[in-house]
Amino acid sequence: MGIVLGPNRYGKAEVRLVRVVRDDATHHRLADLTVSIALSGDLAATHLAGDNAHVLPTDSMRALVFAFAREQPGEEPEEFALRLARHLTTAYEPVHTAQVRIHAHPWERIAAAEGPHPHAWTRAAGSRYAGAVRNADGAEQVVSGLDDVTVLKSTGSEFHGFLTDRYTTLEPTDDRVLATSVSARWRHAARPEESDLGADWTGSYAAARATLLRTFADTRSLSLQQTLYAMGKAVLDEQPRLAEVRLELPNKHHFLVDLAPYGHDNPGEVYYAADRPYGLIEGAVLRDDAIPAMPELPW
Ligand SMILES: O=c1[nH]c(=O)c2[nH]c(=O)[nH]c2[nH]1
Repeated sequence: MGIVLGPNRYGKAEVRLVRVVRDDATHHRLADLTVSIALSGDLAATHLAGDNAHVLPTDSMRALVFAFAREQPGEEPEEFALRLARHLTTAYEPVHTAQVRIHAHPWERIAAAEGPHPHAWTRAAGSRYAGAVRNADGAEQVVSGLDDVTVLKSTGSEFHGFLTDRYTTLEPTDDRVLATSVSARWRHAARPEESDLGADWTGSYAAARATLLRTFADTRSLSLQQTLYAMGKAVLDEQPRLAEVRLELPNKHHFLVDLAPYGHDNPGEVYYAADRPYGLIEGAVLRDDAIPAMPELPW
């Protein structure tokens, strides 16, 4: 019986990087990224004895992110994550696994008199996600996604037939407001022969985002759980190279306010938008013949 070191990893979290791609003196493009790196490997000595010979300083990882950003302007976040992960697992012998997470924050061009402004921006809601893992044997996987895309349907949602007990006061409804803030992840390369991760990342991202939103809108919802499955399945139906979709859907409750004490009816017009608590519906939808996800894949 004794005490041993368990699983561990370390890295630089949330490197904030803004890249201005200058098409010419006035027409620019922006990439605003938050990049996180986590390494695992032969790190017992630093934990057990403070021997740092195998420890690449997290400060060097920060520098690496900025230096790599200079090399490939306009690069997609998935490519950037893969390039960092490949470098980290080939250049430093003690590193066995590298995980890279990137959140890309959208900026939209301000509407100017002559059209979209060439170099003035407003920060938009939601963010795009890209994550990559690579190990020293060369195995690698990529996950893409989006966060905090808030959607609402003002009809087309029901919730009834649920389990009841003596604590149940929720009224069944056949017409409610359904709102959620979508966080989604999709894993690339469903089969081993598709492991050439040279995809059209941005095309796949735009298609998945559109499919998720369209399915939310078009599905007559009997529960947010049913909507979750429909959203994930629609993305997999449209993109055969994706293996799995994971969704997190907080139920942003809208409660009809009882206006009777004030002498008013309320035919589905005035709602209280509750902040918390909220229902949290989470689930994965996957192909039954997909290769498994690497355990270290940064979802
Ligand atoms: O779509 C829903 N799923 C639930 O599990 C649930 N629970 C609840 O109170 N409201 C809802 N709505």
